[in-house]
Amino acid sequence: MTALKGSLRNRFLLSLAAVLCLALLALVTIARFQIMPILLEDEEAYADAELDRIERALGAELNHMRRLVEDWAHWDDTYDFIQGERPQYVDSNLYESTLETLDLEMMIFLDADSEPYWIVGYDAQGEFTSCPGMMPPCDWASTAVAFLGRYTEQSQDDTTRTSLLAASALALGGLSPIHQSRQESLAGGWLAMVRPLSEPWIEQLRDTTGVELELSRVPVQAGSEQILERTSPTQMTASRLIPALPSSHAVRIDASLPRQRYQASLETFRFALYWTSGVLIATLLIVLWLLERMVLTPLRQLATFTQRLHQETVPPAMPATLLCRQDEIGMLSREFRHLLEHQRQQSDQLRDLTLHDPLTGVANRRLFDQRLTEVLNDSRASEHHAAMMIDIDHFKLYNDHYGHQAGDVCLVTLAQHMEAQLKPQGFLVARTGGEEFSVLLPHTSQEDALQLARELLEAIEALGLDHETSPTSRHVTVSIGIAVQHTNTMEPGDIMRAADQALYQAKANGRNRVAAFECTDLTTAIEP
Ligand SMILES: Nc1nc2c(ncn2[C@@H]2O[C@H](COP(=O)(O)OP(=O)(O)OP(=O)(O)O)[C@@H](O)[C@H]2O)c(=O)[nH]1
Repeated sequence: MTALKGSLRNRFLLSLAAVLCLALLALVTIARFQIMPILLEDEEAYADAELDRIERALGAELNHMRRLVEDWAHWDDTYDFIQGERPQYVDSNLYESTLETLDLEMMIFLDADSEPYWIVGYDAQGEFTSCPGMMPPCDWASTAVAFLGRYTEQSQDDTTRTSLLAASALALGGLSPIHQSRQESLAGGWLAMVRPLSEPWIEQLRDTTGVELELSRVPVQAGSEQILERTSPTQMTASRLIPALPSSHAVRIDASLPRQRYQASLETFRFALYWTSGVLIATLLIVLWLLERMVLTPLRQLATFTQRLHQETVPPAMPATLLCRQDEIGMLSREFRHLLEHQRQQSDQLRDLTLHDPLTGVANRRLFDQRLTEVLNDSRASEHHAAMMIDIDHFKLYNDHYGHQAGDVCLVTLAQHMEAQLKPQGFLVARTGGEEFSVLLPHTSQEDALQLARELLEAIEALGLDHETSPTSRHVTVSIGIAVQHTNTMEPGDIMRAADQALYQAKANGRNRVAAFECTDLTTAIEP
């Protein structure tokens, strides 16, 4: 996990993966709670429309039944027949092929008192029977006759009625009052026709509607008028109850409907989802590639550069590809380079401060000791190195007389003068004490050192810096102690102690003079 977080690329990858998952989750959530309900609602509307169509087809059949029963009931021969004036009506009209042609199961003629006048139809065994009233072999119609009798008695108006019948079997029923067409008269009786909803009839209804449907008789229960059951991803069954007679039962339409609209919509949605996901992933990959190219690679270059700064002794140059960029990384690289240069300058200045005397600007004791150690360590046995220790004579008196500030000026003047005289020859002048200076003279013999010291004494006195209170001279003078390295085993401390001793001797001998420390511990004081 730390390795994953340690890389900006991995973190970005993880973030992108999280964004992708969130986007996909959002898409799935939208699909589940927004799109799917709309699709299912649309499917319900489709099932509703199909059931409406089937119901309209049944209505058309009932209309057809209405016209049929009205035709017969308003036929004068029928009126005459029911009045008992046309007995030949039975032989000429009510035979078996009439029922077959009209696709009827029974025809019942009732007189004005709703008593059965003539019954034609098929009994339970499918035998054709035709009887004047309710008598064997037409007693199979007793239930229907009793129902019709009650129905006509309760009926207030004498209009034609049609209805779905859900008695023992399903059927279409039509009942019309028998009228004489020539004149206004009261109904002479009633004609009832029943058409069975046989399998061939239902098959025809399937052809008409184009829907795979079933009709069945069910008892009426509250709250279940229409049901939609999705039986499989491709099929569903829509059911609806249609009121029928008797009212205790209803006709149920079960329509098996394809879910192709739903499937097509779902397919379209999936297609859109896949494409959206694909485009999303492709976009994220392109973003990642651009990020890698535009940000991560240059950042890695910058990181490698900073690592090399720590590891390598010679600081490497900032890659030119980073410096020439015009974007924020280029700006950052340039700023970083400026910062490095500034830091380098500051550390140079700091090093300079730690190695130089702030008042006079010449080297301080630390730099002098470093150089002295380097020179002695690098020297071979045959080589000689010398050191001078210079101390201003009666400087306390100078300060007391001219003031401390003037003393500072005097120190600066002497230091600059000594450096001007000795530095060009490769010698190092350092301020190693308050009014004490040291000079490192590499590869210098005692004679040459003495010669240089003498020249320095003369030059300082020749400067003519007034020192009225000095018991030695009217001008500022110095005393110089010289020591020379005799063996390569001599330590830096030894040579400076020797120079100090020589200086002490020069002071003791009267100041404004040079003294050299011999290896035999004999100090030679040389008069100026
Ligand atoms: N103006 C000034 N005076 C300094 C500085 N450092 C040391 N001194 C003075 O240098 C003087 C050194 O005095 P002493 O050690 O007694 O030596 P001297 O008076 O030079 O006598 P001799 O060395 O024996 O000739 C002291 O008065 C210090 O205050 C400095 O940075 N500026």
